[in-house]
Amino acid sequence: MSAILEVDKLSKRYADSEFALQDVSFSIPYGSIVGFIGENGAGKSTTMGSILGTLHKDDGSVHLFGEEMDPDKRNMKENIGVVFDDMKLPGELTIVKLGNVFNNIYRQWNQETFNHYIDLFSLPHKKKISGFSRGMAMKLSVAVALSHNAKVLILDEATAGLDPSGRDELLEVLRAFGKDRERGILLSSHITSDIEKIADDLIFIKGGKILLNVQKKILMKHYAILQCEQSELKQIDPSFIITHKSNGDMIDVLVSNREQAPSEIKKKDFSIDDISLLLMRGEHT
Ligand SMILES: Nc1ncnc2c1ncn2[C@@H]1O[C@H](COP(=O)(O)OP(=O)(O)OP(=O)(O)O)[C@@H](O)[C@H]1O
Repeated sequence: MSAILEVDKLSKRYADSEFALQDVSFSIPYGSIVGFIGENGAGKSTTMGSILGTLHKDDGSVHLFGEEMDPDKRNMKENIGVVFDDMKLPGELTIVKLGNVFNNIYRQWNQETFNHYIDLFSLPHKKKISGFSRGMAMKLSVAVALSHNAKVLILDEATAGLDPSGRDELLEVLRAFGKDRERGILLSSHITSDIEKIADDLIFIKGGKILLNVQKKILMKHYAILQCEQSELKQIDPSFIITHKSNGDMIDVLVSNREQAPSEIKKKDFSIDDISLLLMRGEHT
């Protein structure tokens, strides 16, 4: 078994929306961090909710450690640490009391680990959670997700609302978690630089469909954004073209094999943000 979590042909529609998640398939390999990238409304939270069973999926399957995901099974819940943007932890509790609550909920709750992350994130042990800022509440949710010996983390916009040093701290923690060969992370973020820093695999989603699923090292080594004139477009082998977009008089072309690109066509330096923009705005072949 090569993947800790496998998602196969996941589909979901909402009764009152045009949106549809269509045949979404991917996996989280053991010991890896998968970055999930897409614009507002692309379907990231819907995918995560359908995996977790907080949303009812119409079709497709999810396997955790090779076993069909059953959100009602206690060990499945315990094995997945979850952070959502709008997670509501009980506001009237302090962190000390919250620790006691989770100690009764999770069989593998580790109070020492929890205290470690609370101190690392400089959170107050005795203040009511209702008085926390958005960033503090997010850090607390992450501390909870990391403290019940979960093997998979599903993090929806977990770095949102954190200041740069808080984000850096959190990314370090996630990097260390994801390095463990028995663990894996699915992380969505609009801050592509965060994903660029720690992800091993990248999934780009738009309109409920995966546009590209690629290892970051393959993307950075072999992909290229070519900048060419309309007349030069036909010199590029179409089987390597992922997407292209007019950019004034020129065309930006994302190709999967830079080595095959005609040498006279200019290659632009790119970041994952550039790739994301081109994928989201480009015409797909
Ligand atoms: N409960 C719901 N009922 C109807 N439509 C919904 C519901 N939840 C989400 N949608 C629609 O599904 C689409 C995908 O939303 P989703 O929250 O999965 O996107 P996202 O990629 O997570 O976006 P964001 O980056 O803004 O969080 C959107 O068009 C949204 O309006």
